[in-house]
Amino acid sequence: MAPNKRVGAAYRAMGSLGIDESKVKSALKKLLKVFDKNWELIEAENYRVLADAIFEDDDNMVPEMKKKTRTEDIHDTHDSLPSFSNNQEDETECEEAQMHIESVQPLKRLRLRGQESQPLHPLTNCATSPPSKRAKLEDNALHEASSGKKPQDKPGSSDGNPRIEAQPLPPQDDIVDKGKQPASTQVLQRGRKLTSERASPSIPSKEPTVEAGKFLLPNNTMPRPHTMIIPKDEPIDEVLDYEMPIAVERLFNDFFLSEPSSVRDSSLKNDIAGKHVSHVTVTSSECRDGVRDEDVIPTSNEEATCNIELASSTLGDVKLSLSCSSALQGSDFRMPSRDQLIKMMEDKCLRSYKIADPNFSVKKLLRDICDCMLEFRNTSNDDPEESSMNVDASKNSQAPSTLSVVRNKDLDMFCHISNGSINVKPYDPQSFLPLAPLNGLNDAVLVSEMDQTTNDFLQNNVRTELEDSMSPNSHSLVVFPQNELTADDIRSFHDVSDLTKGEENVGIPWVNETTNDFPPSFNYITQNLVFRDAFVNISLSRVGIEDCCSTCMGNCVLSIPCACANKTGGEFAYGPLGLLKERFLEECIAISRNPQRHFFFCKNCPLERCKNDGGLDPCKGHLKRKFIKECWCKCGCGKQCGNRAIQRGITSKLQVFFTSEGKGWGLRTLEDLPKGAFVCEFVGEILSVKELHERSMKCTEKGKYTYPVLLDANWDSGYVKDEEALCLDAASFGNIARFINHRCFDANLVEIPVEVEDPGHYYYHFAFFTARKIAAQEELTWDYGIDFDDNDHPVKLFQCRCGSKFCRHMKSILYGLIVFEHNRKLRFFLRFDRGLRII
Ligand SMILES: C[S@@+](CC[C@H](N)C(=O)[O-])C[C@H]1O[C@@H](n2cnc3c(N)ncnc32)[C@H](O)[C@@H]1O
Repeated sequence: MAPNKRVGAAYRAMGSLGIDESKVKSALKKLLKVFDKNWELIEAENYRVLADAIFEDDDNMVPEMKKKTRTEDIHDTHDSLPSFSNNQEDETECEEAQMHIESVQPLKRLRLRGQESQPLHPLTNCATSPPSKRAKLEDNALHEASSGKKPQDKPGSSDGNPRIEAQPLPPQDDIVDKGKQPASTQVLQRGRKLTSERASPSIPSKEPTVEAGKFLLPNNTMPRPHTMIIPKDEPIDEVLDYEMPIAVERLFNDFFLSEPSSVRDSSLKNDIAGKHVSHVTVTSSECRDGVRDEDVIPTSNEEATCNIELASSTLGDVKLSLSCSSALQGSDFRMPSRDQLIKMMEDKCLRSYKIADPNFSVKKLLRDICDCMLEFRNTSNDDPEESSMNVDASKNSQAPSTLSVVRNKDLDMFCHISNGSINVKPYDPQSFLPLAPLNGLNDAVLVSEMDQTTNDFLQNNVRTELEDSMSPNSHSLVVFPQNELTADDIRSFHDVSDLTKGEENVGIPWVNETTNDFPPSFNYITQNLVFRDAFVNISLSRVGIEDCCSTCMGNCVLSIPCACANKTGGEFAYGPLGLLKERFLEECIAISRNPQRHFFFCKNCPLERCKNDGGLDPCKGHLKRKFIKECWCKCGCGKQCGNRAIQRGITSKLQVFFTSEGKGWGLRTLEDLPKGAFVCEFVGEILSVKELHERSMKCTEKGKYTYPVLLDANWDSGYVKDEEALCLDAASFGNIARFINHRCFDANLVEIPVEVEDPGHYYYHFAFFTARKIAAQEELTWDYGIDFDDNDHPVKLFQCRCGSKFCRHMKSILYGLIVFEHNRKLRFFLRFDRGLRII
C-alpha cells in the first residue's frame, strides 16, 4: 500500500522540529483514534496537537524514569549508570526523559513564539467541535510512512532528537502560560457549560462540564495581544482573555438586516467560502433545524454550515452571533426569518427535552447564554453593582426585529436579533479600532495591540469617564461595511466609543443606524491651528492692561464687570451659572436670524480680492456680530472663572449619528441642554481667505470640499490685509462641530465670536451656544447663513433638507416651480411633509 501522504507529512513536520519518528508514531496513532481520523485537527497549526501529544508522552515518561533512577540509586548509585549504559534503548529514553525535565518548556516556548502570527491555539477550534465517534487506527499507513524516508535531523542533533540546550531560552516573562503542561487532547474534551443554569458569581466557573460537542466557545481565531498556551490542567475559563476586548464581529447582519434572501444567500456563500471566514466554531449537519447538539462534526471553513460566535470584552459585554450558510443546503436554501427560526427552535427544544419549562423561549435561552458569559466575567469582578445584572427583555430598540438586553443603566449592552444573527453589541471604550473584521482584511490589523500597562491604565483612568459620557442609546448596533477596504478607509476608522480619540473632556461616540457608512476621515483637533499664511499673533505682550483683568480674583462674573467684561459691551455675557445671559443671547440670535439688518459691506472685500480674476466685484456683505471677551491667563482670576466658558471645552454628552433625512452625518445631544449653554467651538485649520480660495479650487477639481467658516465679524473696522482675513476649514483637521448640519432660520444653536487670547478681533473663536432649551436626542443645528442662490458661496451648495418651515432653499425651489409651472403650464405635485418635498 502506498504510504499515506498525510502521515508522511506529519512525520516530516515533527522531524523538522527534531522529534524522533518513533515518538511520532505512537502519538499519531492515539490522536487519530481520539480525533476519529480527523486530520484537519491534527494538521492544524502545523501539527500542534501532535507535538503537544508527543511532549505529553514524554512528560508522562519522566516520572517513570525518575522513579526508576531513584530506585536504582537506593540500591547502588554507582551501578545505576552502567546499568543504563548496558541498555541502549533505556539509556536513550532516560536521556530524553532527563532532557525533557529540563527543556520541554523552552522548546514549546520557542515553537509558540515562532507561531505568533498564526491563528490561535487549535484548542478552542477543536474544543468547539470535538469528535464523538471512535475509529480504527491507521496502522498500515502509519507503519509504511514510518518506514519511509527518515525526517531530516536538526542541525546539531546527531540522533534526531531535539537538542534543546542549543536553542536560546526566551526570557521567562515572555511567556504567558505556566509552560508546564502542553495543550493536550485532554483539554479538547473540556468545555464550558452554557445553559441557563447560572454559575454563582462568587464561584468562578473553573470546572467546565459540557460534554464534547455540546458546548460553545468563543471563537478564538482572531488575534490576541497575548497568544498563550492553555495548560491542560487549567479550566477553559483561562482561554477567554477578558483582559482585552475580543474583536469578533462577523456581522452577517449586513446580509440579514435588509437584503432579500436571495441576495443574502449568495453573499453569504461567498463569504463562507472565502479565506477570511475563519470563525467556524460549531458545525452541524442539521443546521436547518438550528444548531444541533449531537454529532457535531468538525469541518473546514468551506464546509461550514452554521456558526455560533461568542465574544466578550473586559466590560463584560457579550456578543453572540449566529450565521448559517447555504453552502450545503442547496441553491434553494433560504434563511428563515427570525421568528420562524425561533419558533422552530422552541418546538424542537420542547419536543426534545422531556422536562422543559412550559414558558421556555429561545430568546430567553439566548439571554441566558449572554448572562452566563457575563457571569464568567463578573466572577473576577468584585464590584457588586456590576455583578448584579438586570436583564430587561422588554426594552425595545429602534431597529426592527430587535431585542434589547439592558444590563444596567450606566453600562448597558445592546442585544440585537435579526434574522438569525444575534449580537450583543456594547459600547467598548477600550477598542481603539472598530470591532468588526472586514472583508479583505486580516483580523490582526483590526485589533488594538495594547500591552497590559496600557490596558490597565485605560481601565483605571479612562473607562469610567467615558462610561459616564455614554447613554444607552449610544450602544446601538453598528453595522460595518463588508466591502473591500482601501488603506484610506482603514485610516479613517474612528473609535465607535469616542470619535475625538480622547482629545476632549468627554468621549463622543458615533452611531450609524441607517447605512453602512463610517464617519468621514479627518484629524481630530481641539484647538485651531494655523495652516500656513494666516496671521495669528498670540503673544502675551499684545495683551495690554486694558485687555485683561489682572487684578481680578476667583470668579469674575460674581463681581462687578472687569476689563474683559468691558470688552464684551460693558457686562459679562455669562451669568453665574455659566449660561449666556438672556438679553445677550437674544441679541445674538436676532443678528443670525435677521442678517440683512446687521450686514456691513467692505469697500475692498478680501473675499473678492482673493479671487484674483482681474475685476473686483462688490462686497456681498458680512454680519456685524456681538463679541464675547473671555478672561485669559493674563487675567488674575482662575480657570473656574465663569467668564471662561469656551476654554473649559465640551462638557455635554454628544453623539455623532447618521441622519435619516439625507444630510449625512449630524451631531446630537444625548442629554437635555438648557438655553444659553456653550456646546462646542468650530475648530479647524486657520487659513487666510486667499488660501481658502486656492484650496477650494483644488478640492473642487478633485471632487472634495472644504468646510469653511469665515472669521469676518470684524471686517468693517477698516482695510483688512490678506493675511488677516481669516477663516477656519474643518475638512481635514477639525473637531466635532464639523458634523453640525445647517438649518434655515430656526436652528437650535447660535454662533458667537469669542475672543480669548488675541485682542486683534481678526482672529477669534467661533463658538456655538444653545439658542433654546434642547431635549436629549435632538439634532444640533446652526444656520450656515447660506444664500442658496449664491453659487459663489464658499460653502458648497447642497439641497437643503433641514425640514424647517422657514427653509430658504425650499422656498426658492417652490418659487422656481411656480414660475416654471406658470410658464410651461405643467403640473407639479408638492407635498408638505417635513418641509417641502417634490414628488
Ligand atoms: C459641515 S458639513 C456637516 C456634516 C455633514 N453632514 C457630514 O456628513 O459630514 C456640511 C455638509 O453637510 C450637508 N448638510 C448640512 N446641512 C444640510 C442640510 N440642511 N440639508 C442637506 N445637507 C446638509 C451638506 O452636504 C454640507 O455640505
